[in-house]
Amino acid sequence: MTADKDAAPTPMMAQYIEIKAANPDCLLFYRMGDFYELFFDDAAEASRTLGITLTKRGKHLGEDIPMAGVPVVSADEYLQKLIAFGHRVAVCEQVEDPAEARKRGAKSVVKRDVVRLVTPGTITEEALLEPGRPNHLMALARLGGAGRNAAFALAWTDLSTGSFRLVESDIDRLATDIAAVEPSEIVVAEPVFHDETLQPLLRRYGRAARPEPQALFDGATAEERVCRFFGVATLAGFGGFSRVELAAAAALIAYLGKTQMAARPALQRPERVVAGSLMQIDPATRASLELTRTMSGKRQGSLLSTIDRTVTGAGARLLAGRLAAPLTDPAAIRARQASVGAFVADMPNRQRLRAALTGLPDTERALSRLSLGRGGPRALAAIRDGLEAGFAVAAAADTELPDELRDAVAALAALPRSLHQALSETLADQVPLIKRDGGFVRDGAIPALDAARALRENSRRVIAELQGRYAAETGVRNLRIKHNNVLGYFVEVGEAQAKALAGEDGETRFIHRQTLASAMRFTTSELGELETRIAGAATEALRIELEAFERLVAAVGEAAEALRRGAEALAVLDVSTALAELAVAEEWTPPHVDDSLAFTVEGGRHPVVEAALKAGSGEPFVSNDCDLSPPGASRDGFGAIWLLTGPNMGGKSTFLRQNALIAVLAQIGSCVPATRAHLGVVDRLFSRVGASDDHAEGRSTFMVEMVETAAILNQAGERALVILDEIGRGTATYDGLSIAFAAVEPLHEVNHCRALFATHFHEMTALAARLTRMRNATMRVKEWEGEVVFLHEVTAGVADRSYGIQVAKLAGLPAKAVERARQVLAELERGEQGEKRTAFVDDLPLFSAVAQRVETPAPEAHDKLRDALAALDPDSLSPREALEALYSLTALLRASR
Ligand SMILES: Nc1ncnc2c1ncn2[C@@H]1O[C@H](COP(=O)(O)OP(=O)(O)OP(=O)(O)O)[C@@H](O)[C@H]1O
Repeated sequence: MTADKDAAPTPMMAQYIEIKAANPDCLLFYRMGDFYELFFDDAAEASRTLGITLTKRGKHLGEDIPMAGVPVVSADEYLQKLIAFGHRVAVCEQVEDPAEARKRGAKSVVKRDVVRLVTPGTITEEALLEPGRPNHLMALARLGGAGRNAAFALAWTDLSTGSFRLVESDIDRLATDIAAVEPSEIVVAEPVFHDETLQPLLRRYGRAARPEPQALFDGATAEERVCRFFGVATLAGFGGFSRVELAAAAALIAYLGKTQMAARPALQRPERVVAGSLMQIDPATRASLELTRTMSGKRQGSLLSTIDRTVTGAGARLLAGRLAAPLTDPAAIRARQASVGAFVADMPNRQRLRAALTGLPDTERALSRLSLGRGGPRALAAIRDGLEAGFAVAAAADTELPDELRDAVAALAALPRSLHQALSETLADQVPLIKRDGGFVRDGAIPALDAARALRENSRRVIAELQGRYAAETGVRNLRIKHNNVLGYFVEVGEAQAKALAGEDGETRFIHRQTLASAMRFTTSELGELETRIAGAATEALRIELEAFERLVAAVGEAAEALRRGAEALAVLDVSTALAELAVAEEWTPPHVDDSLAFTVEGGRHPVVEAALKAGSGEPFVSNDCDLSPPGASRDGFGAIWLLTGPNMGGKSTFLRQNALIAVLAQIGSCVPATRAHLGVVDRLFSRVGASDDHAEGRSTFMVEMVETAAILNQAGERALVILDEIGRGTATYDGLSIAFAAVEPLHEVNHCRALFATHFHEMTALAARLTRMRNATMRVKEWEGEVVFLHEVTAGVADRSYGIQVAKLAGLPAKAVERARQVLAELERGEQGEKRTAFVDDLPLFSAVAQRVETPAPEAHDKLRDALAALDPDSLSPREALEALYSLTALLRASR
């Protein structure tokens, strides 16, 4: 045993241990023949995650070595699962021919090295990626220390397409800016990663957020590193970047180097996102509005999946990106609207284009795989087909087009025709996935390849032809060409005919090799050559094909920029036609978007709830108007707030969200589910739902609501749209009511934003009397024979009660419990009557505090006093009238106390 323990590891194990030590945070895929093997803890982890068998191989320090393996051919499938579970994988390949290793001695091990780290943000394989979802790798840089004044920047790329963007941020906007990109992986400098203030933000991304050495983010060398990557002397041509942006960009590039090793991804030039050009939507709002996934994390049932009518992967990704980051510039929004509008108006063109785009391969991702050396013949075929579709679309395009479409068509017309010609002439119509076995070059494309193939495939015919020729030349009719392992190909004739093969001068091209009892065998130099050629034909054919492959890949690389623009153009066309298709099918209308503070929606609908009703009960969706435009009488010109009361299940949440979604849809340039809409651009969107316990972050419901409400009050400006759904319901009544009040008053008085507020606290409706831009609205219900009927109609006014008990009955609460609830409610309502209830509004400590901060309008009695004062005209009063006025004023003052 002792001897065993001290035994040195085998050379192979020693190599494994060394490579594993250099990649401690990755599962190591160690290449052995046709398998990637995992050892020790990696094996146990892979076996658990992948459900593969755990076996043993040899011993290390006297213990069995656990081992698990996956076949190389199906590695992608396993990689996908491991990445989904948050693992990183180091792929370790044999980097020399085993024959070389053998030359060094019988016991030497084949050299191996990690050729690539597979991480969630750096995957490029089709099998590992969702076709319609961008896959972003992000670097987060911070300069200027940990204080509030620190500068932040984000750099991100979708390696599968080569996009590269940058944005500057600050501590308040950071979470929102990150959420707009939906990164699959975020790299952060170690000290920043461990900074407590950023922990809650990064925790949201779990294992996808990773600490990396500070050196990657070094600001001093950043510019030089970015220049080196792009092979330029200065970045002046790319536009100006701030120091912190450069630090983020350099970190991103360094991390790509670390994970991609020798492969150099073809990134586009960094493009700066101008702060303020996008609607800011924080993570909580995104989650609550279910923009790209539902609360439970599914795509199905999100706004994106409901509106997505695109027919290509690139189109789906562009739509997802647009939905994640709506615009704020009315002119830019109108430009996109014009593209959609053009296809709404022109059905034949829309359908023709959609038919042309349907089934098109993913050119963007194919291009990127080729640039990383991971593309096969199918990636080349994808480029060929993309080019073909691009030319066809450009040729059929209208001459009168809105700007965005005209640019797209121009990009398609500029696609390289020579590359298309080379690809179509060289590649076969159907090509295999991998290049290793050849078979992707078209017959007739390369004469030398045709010859090699002919030789390989038609060797019999070639031999027969040669046999015929020899027979004719020698006059020996039964001359045969045969083959065996000793002589290879040889000519055989009967003994009697052998003379005919010998030349008159003794010189002959038939060389005698063997004499048998009744036959003689000869070889010729031609036969010898044929022998080598046939044996080498397969190798030769493959070599020629691989050479052609490399030539085509190089040609694609040279045209990369034009190809990328073409792919983007096709995506723009896909999104524009898809949104037009949606608008026509669902009867959506183009909203009028400008830079006013208007928010008028007529006949608005919730696209997801409507679709669910259609697919389910078939009940029609009841459309509703919403008007948050500055009220005509409003002196300050700010937008309005609606306070919405109504029974549970009455449709409050649906109404609130549909208006937020209409704003989002309008600002991505889409039509909206309404009969008419006029929207002044929203710069920030907030949506909060009360009582969402956030156990993940270890905070109580009350705390979460306070923190989130505070965030809105601190950040919302007059252009914001705020949706508050039953804020305060998650805590004891008075506390909850306090929060609700504490939110609404400042929204009206300080933030001046447009807002929709749903609540069960009916006490709040009294505020409408004092807040000039606030309106009460309610969900209509009908009571019929003790049952409640929801009409889902929003009307002006206040709900008379909550109908909670009726709803509970509908939900199947036992009859006895319902009866008891009715009694308790009656008791409570009796007890709550009188002064206590009316005084409540002003007695709340939190409310009083807010009231001091904001300029609270006087209560009703004070209003009367003021009115009376205002009505006085001292110059026209007689002394007696003046005395009378003084008396009545003091009486009014007393009444107000
Ligand atoms: N405008 C509408 N037309 C048709 N059905 C609707 C409409 N609005 C809501 N509904 C239906 O009513 C259900 C409940 O709506 P919603 O969740 O918006 O009610 P709520 O008033 O917010 O309820 P709660 O107070 O319990 O949260 C929805 O799932 C939908 O099926």
